[in-house]
Amino acid sequence: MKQVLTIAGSDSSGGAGVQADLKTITAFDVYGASVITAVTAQNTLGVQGIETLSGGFVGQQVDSVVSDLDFSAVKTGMLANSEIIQTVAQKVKEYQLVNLVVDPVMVATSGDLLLAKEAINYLKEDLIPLAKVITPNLNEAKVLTGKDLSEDISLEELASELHKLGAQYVLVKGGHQKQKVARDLLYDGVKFNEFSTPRIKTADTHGTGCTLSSAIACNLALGYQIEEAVKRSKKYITKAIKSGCQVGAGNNPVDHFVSIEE
Ligand SMILES: Nc1ncnc2c1ncn2[C@@H]1O[C@H](COP(=O)(O)OP(=O)(O)O)[C@@H](O)[C@H]1O
Ligand SMILES: Cc1ncc(COP(=O)(O)OP(=O)(O)O)c(N)n1
Repeated sequence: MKQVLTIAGSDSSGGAGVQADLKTITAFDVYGASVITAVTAQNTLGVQGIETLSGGFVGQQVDSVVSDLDFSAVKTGMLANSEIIQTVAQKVKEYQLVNLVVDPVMVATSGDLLLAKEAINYLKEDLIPLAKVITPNLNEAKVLTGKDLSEDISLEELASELHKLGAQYVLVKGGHQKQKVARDLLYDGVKFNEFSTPRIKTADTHGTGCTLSSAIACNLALGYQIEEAVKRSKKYITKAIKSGCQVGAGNNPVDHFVSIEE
């Protein structure tokens, strides 16, 4: 059985973070292990509190699992601060972890901050250059490229600028664009590859980014090339959003256990 590691924060409501990652990994019939960076008190309405673990303890968790299990891909989500980013980058290099998918989580859909502002440069300089693929949403892409959030800028331009940070591939997600299609753009430094689906009319998109990045990690672990890995993952997230999980009073999560087949 292929094994995937998620390094991310806990979402007590179970829709995003480590919980979404492990559900997704299970849906792909891959074995999932988790290193927790922070624990959030969170529900479908927002984030009510955050307790962050020390960089040292995050590193100890990585040591424990990597010395025993055998990961074909690793995904990072909420890393909370620069100390944790530096630890994770150092461990990725020390253990030569492959197929690193970096989801540069900064803000929850509810607007709550999940990454200290001072940590953004560490993400850019220490972790992103080690990534096989980074998966920023529109706002994260703008922050990473120093753009104003109100600036009207194409996914192509953002992807080109982001690629200079050193990741092998950049996938800019257009999920938050106000268009009729949910368009994501993959860039390898030479060509653009577009993944578009009709936009589903729903506010129930809690955890979509975590779910998509975990699905990509699984598909890379299963041996798919990046284009096919993104295609399969996009198909999965679209079905998961369509199906949805009506569990809370706010932005509900997706249904992780939809079939991954056609
Ligand atoms: N309403 C929607 N309809 C269809 N696909 C969506 C919708 N919202 C998001 N997506 C897709 O979900 C995936 C995650 O994107 P996004 O929600 O932008 O990430 P994040 O959770 O990091 O903000 C992307 O493939 C995006 O296109
Ligand atoms: C613990 C934790 N990690 C990440 C997120 C953000 O999840 P994401 O899939 O990027 O998007 P939303 O859930 O905010 O739509 C989170 N909320 N909690």
